[in-house]
Amino acid sequence: MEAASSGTPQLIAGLKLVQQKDDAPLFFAVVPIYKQPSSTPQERLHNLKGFVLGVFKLRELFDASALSKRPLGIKMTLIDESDPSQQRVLYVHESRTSTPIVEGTEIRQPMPHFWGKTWSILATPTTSFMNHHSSFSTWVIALVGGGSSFLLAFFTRSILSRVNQIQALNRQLKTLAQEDGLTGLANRRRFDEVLSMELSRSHRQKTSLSLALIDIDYFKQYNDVYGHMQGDHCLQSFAECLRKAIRRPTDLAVRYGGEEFALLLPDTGSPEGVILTLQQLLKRAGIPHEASNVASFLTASIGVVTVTSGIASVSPSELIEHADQALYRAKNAGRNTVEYIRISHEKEEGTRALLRAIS
Ligand SMILES: Nc1nc2c(ncn2[C@@H]2O[C@H](COP(=O)(O)OP(=O)(O)OP(=O)(O)O)[C@@H](O)[C@H]2O)c(=O)[nH]1
Repeated sequence: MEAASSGTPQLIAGLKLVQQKDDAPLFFAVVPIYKQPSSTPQERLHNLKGFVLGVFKLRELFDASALSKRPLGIKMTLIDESDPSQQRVLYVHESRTSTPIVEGTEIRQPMPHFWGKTWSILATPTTSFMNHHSSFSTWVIALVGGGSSFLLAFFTRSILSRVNQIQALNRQLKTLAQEDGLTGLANRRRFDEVLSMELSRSHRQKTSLSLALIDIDYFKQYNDVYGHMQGDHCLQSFAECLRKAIRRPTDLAVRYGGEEFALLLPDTGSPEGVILTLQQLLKRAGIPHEASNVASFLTASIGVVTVTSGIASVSPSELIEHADQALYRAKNAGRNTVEYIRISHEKEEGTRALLRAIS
């Protein structure tokens, strides 16, 4: 829990697992993972997603470190001093030379404070070390400095790379869960999420919001004439036009279902420009549709609803319902048509403009 509320990884040192075969001391690194960046303890606890647990053998760390590259003739004892009342020996690294250690010459060198731990290394030279080196203390400072950097780099690299892997996988899963497989546009689930977020924001900040529901005209006939596979390609090209029509990073292009799409345009009180661009893009794409009754190329009917700034309360489902009504009218008006509805101060002003589309 300390790791979760502080946001700092924690080390639990000197443990042994029940199933462990040797007696090498282990330590656990507990790294908290959050759903989103959180700055206060309350936020962290609220956004906690879980923990990544790393288990390490101190012996393996020492064996791989610069502290152990060649037998130096120094015995090193790793001590946990995080709790001053209860110092603990975590690991003893023997000198690996046959000569005896020189009693009373040990030096205690603190390691950098990290992840809530205060560790130090107690170094004791052997006679062979003393015979070959003049300054023991200089060696110890250099060794512990180098060894500590290695240990820290090892922790950071191995644990954080595991955290990064998990976060990358989570991001991928999240993207997959929010994306339409055929077109790569946002799917309905993402749309629902963003719509309710943007609607609340528009209420709060008194900004406008527009939603367009877009339905391809005579798509059943398209499939009948060109085949289902070509129908899929057609949906992908259509999605590309939607992608190009939007301009702001906050705009969202959605595959709403089947041959129905949506554009969510936050902070947009006049969506006419985007809609006109979409129609021009469709015309330029010129996807042949010989079975269409309104044009020789693929067209769409569009229903747009705009809530103007200052609107008090329209629910997501009400907004969709309005856009659906507008779309229904556009279809009824002969297709390849846009119908607009504006809602301001909780009333439909009835300012509907029927725009005959460019064909
Ligand atoms: N190729 C393909 N077709 C799809 C997909 N999803 C839905 N459809 C087809 O889209 C067609 C939609 O038909 P309708 O709802 O009658 O709409 P429409 O033919 O466009 O008629 P109007 O909207 O009234 O102009 C159906 O034939 C569906 O099979 C898809 O992922 N791929």
